[in-house]
Amino acid sequence: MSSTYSLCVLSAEDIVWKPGPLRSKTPNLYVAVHQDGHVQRTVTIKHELAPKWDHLLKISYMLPSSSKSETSIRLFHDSSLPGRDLWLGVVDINGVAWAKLCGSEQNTILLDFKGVDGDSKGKPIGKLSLRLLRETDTAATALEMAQRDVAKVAPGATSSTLIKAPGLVAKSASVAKDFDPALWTTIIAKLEPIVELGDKIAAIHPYANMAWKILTSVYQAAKKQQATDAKLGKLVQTMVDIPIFWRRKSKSLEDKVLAIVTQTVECSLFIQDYTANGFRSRTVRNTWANADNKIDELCDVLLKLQDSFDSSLSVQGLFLSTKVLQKLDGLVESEILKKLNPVDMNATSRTSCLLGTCQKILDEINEWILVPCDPGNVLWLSGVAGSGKSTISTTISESARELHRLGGFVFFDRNDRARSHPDGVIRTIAYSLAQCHPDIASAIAVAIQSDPSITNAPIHAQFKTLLQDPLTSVENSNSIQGPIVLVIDALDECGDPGSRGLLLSTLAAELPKLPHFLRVLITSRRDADITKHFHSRFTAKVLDVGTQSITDVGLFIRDKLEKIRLDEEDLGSSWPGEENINRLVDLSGGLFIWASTAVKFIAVYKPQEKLELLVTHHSTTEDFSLNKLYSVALQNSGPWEDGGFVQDARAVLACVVLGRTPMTDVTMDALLDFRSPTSAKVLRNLGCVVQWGPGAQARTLHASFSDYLTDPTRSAGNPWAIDTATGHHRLALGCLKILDTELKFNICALEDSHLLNTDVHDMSDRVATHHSLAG
Ligand SMILES: Nc1ncnc2c1ncn2[C@@H]1O[C@H](COP(=O)(O)OP(=O)(O)OP(=O)(O)O)[C@@H](O)[C@H]1O
Repeated sequence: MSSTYSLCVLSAEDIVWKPGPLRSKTPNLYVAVHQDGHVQRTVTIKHELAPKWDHLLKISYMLPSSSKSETSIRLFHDSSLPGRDLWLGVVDINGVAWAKLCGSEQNTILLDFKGVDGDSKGKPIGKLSLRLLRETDTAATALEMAQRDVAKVAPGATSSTLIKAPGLVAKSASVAKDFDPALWTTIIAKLEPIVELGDKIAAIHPYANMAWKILTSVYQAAKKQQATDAKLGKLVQTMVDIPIFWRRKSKSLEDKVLAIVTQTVECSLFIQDYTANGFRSRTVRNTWANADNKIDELCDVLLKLQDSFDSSLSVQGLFLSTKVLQKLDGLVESEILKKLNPVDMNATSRTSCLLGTCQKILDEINEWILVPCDPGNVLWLSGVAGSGKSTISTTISESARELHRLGGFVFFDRNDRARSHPDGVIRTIAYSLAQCHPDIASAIAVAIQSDPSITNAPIHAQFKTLLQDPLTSVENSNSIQGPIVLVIDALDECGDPGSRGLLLSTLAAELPKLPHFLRVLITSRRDADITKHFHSRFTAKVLDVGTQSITDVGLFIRDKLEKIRLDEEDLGSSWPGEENINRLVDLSGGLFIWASTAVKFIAVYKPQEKLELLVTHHSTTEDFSLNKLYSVALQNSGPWEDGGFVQDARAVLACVVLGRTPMTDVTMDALLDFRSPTSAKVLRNLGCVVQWGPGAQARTLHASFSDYLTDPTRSAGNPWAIDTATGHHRLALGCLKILDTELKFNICALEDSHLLNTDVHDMSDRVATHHSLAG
């Protein structure tokens, strides 16, 4: 049977360190713990041969039920150069060492780091001090560490201030009544050490970090205004009493932590809104007549959440929103709202940022959303292809969803042009926003009822009637406390410059007029038409590919290669080797899509051979751009010296990148007049660039692959280059041929013309394909 533990990396001692030409006098040490494909690391302690980390790891440790589960704790020198850290030693914790650790539970044990390089290989190069903790002791230890951290930054702070950290003030309803104005000064004093905490809170939980950011801004505002308010006191005190310095360890504890920090963020937003209104004017404050009740409810939920820690109480569904004041008035509205005919946005297969990557930009965006000092309500994140914009937008929308603040996540996909047409954008946004708040739903429903033709009106009219007017009316009635987050991802994949002009000009001119509670994040490449419309209108951030992204891509490559090593029996424990990792990181140039394609290429078949192909067949000076990587990947995906294969593969690739809707291999065979399973045979070898499985629709894994195949300046001269005009022509001919031979009674290439449409499982796919292939 397995149990859950946490691992506390305490310190190291007696580290053997030889200064040299490339090595500083003393090392900057950190430890990375690899387990089952996950990597966690401590901070770097500079210039110490006996560093103390006191680092409680965030990942869960299951006692291995099979001997396959291995943990490896690696000691690194932090060189400060991206991807150039020096791997010094390792402690491998296998079954025996786990047993030893568990036997000494709660006690500190010492293990030897073994050297990994040169003369020291396999020899002891220092000692690592560890402690294994049961889940129940984890929180106490985390708390103790947080207290110590705070004590460092705020020597006079008492432990109760620290334990009750991210919150602020007063004790209960009775305290609220007797609130002493002087208490506000006490609140400010209590907040000071918390405000100093910064990074420490970020390390505990990303949402704790958000709560901290919001409270810091409230604190600064409060300090400036010296405002006093009894109402606030009670909520703040309750928040103070809830310890959120609990680590995520087991699934159930994780749920509880998430519930508490989520509710804490919600309370912080309430306080932010409340104080902002309070500071603004007394008249506005009168509209806060229900605030007392809301504060009581918020306190109640927080206390219930706290109780759940000490009991087996489930916290599922225990969340009190400060914005939802009434239940959605059911069917009537939703029937009306269906007239918006929104495009289906299915984010199931989208990936979020690997933990620890893109932290700075994620923090900046979250802060922009949650602590709005920027008068603008639109943030445009741009960057080159494959720099990670879509992954960031998915991460932001996911955290907004978890915080019950997601107003909509709208994204476009060049693979699916029919679903990425500019015409559906405003209707889809309106529908998403209506789903998130009943008052918005009501306001939009009223707009549709009073003008049913609006859903087919020109874009600027749709914007005004379906978004601007309803959102403004909701803002005026004060029923929403912001922020509500709307994410629009990959706008460059929405239509083309010819078809999206009106949408861009409408968004540029009208989005800033929407109420401030709506925070809009737009991501796109820097296409000329988008840049022209957005660059001076919105707050802009450019996702750089440079030093920081090289470090992030390094984490990503390590993580993925470790997963490959665990999946492949014959790769030794030292695979892929530090040098190879560094080489891949160098070659990637900090571009995520390069790294992601490379690791897929390595994973598909014979990883060691593929790795060698990438790292040794190209000199360090040679440019190894994304184009080159795609060409190496394709070169290895089939017998390109065979003319027959070239013809088949080109035709299949044309179907993948030029078809208006994604097609299955069966559809491709029918369209191209191939004997089955020709298309499947070609697709089977394209796993690192095309997402496909037998009978499933094939899509490029990334838009940059379509660009590469169809851009003559990038792939010309290669047998797989696609001439767009010829490709469309071929698809059109395929369509015509099918129509010619089968149209009489069977437009969709059905095997049996007596079948009912409902009996054909892929009918919509066939119809879409046969109608729109040549578009
Ligand atoms: N922080 C990250 N963690 C893990 N994987 C990432 C991260 N960022 C990007 N990736 C991976 O890198 C690839 C490219 O990223 P993404 O699609 O987000 O780039 P993009 O900037 O949106 O590109 P484009 O402009 O071409 O759409 C994806 O396969 C994604 O899974």
